[in-house]
Amino acid sequence: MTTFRQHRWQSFLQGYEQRARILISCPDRPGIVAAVTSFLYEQGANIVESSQYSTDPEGGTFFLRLEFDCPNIAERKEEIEAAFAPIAAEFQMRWQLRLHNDIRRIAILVSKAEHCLLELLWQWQAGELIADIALVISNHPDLRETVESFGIPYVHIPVTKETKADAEAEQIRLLREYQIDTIVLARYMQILSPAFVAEFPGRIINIHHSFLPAFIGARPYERAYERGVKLIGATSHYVTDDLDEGPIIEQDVARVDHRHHPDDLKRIGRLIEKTVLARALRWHLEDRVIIHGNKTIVFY
Ligand SMILES: Nc1nc2c(c(=O)[nH]1)N[C@@H](CN(C=O)c1ccc(C(=O)N[C@@H](CCC(=O)O)C(=O)O)cc1)CN2
Repeated sequence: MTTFRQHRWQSFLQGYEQRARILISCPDRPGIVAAVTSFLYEQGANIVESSQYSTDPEGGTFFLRLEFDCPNIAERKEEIEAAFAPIAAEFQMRWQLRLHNDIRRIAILVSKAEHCLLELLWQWQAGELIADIALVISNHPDLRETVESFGIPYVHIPVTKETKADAEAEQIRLLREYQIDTIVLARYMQILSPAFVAEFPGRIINIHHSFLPAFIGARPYERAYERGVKLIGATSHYVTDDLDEGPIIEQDVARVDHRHHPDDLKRIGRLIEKTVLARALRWHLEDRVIIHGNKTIVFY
């Protein structure tokens, strides 16, 4: 099992032993912020970052993210969660409290394209991506040497139309065995079954190589070229049963013109894809993303 690369994240972890964040969504009404901030104050906490949004103050949904320092939070987490539960119940909150130093275990699924995978591995190697990349699974053998050079397990599980169900069962078994929290599809070119998606609700992040909702599905760059677009882009979204239509986390674009052929679009697009995926994963790992219906609130 991969161990955490504490030495690379020392600057991230050191001095943040008392840091935590709480993410809340609930029906909007007066008093929510007062109730939560008073509770944290009574626990001895000091709020260092606060973000909130309401879809509609009159009966909409309220979203709140508070990051705070609290003495002995690691030892007191369960006690504090239990003490907060009655407040959460009163306001019908959906909420999660997470320690800053709670490093998430992620798995990356890839096919043959390496640019998004490499960006995540480089950022992880540099201590900029604060996650434990515990496992890479691919339906092709091509990237084994690259991944294993980072000291990360690589599992090749071929996928065909005939073997897809068995292949997914093995993928899920491995993801459970490695206690994976978040799955990243780094240009993984297989459509996940509803059964797979249901195993990891809100925890599968994809990078689609177009500025959605344009060019959903396969071969977006070729289709963009045929359409004569002047912008191409990439979109990172949570994976749902509806192909490339899950809640969007992050997007970006670049200008193109008549001189660019499909290979040029792919070259320009690769830089956008890897940047957008890395940003989306960072927001997710920092608990800055709340899914609301088929959209997201992202507290940058
Ligand atoms: N359930 C979901 N699965 C996946 C999603 C999603 O949104 N929901 N996103 C895709 C990624 N993707 C585009 O970004 C994509 C991947 C694959 C295909 C496709 O047509 N695949 C074929 C097989 C292709 C091959 O064998 O090379 C297929 O699965 O039949 C379209 C879009 C990842 N999965």
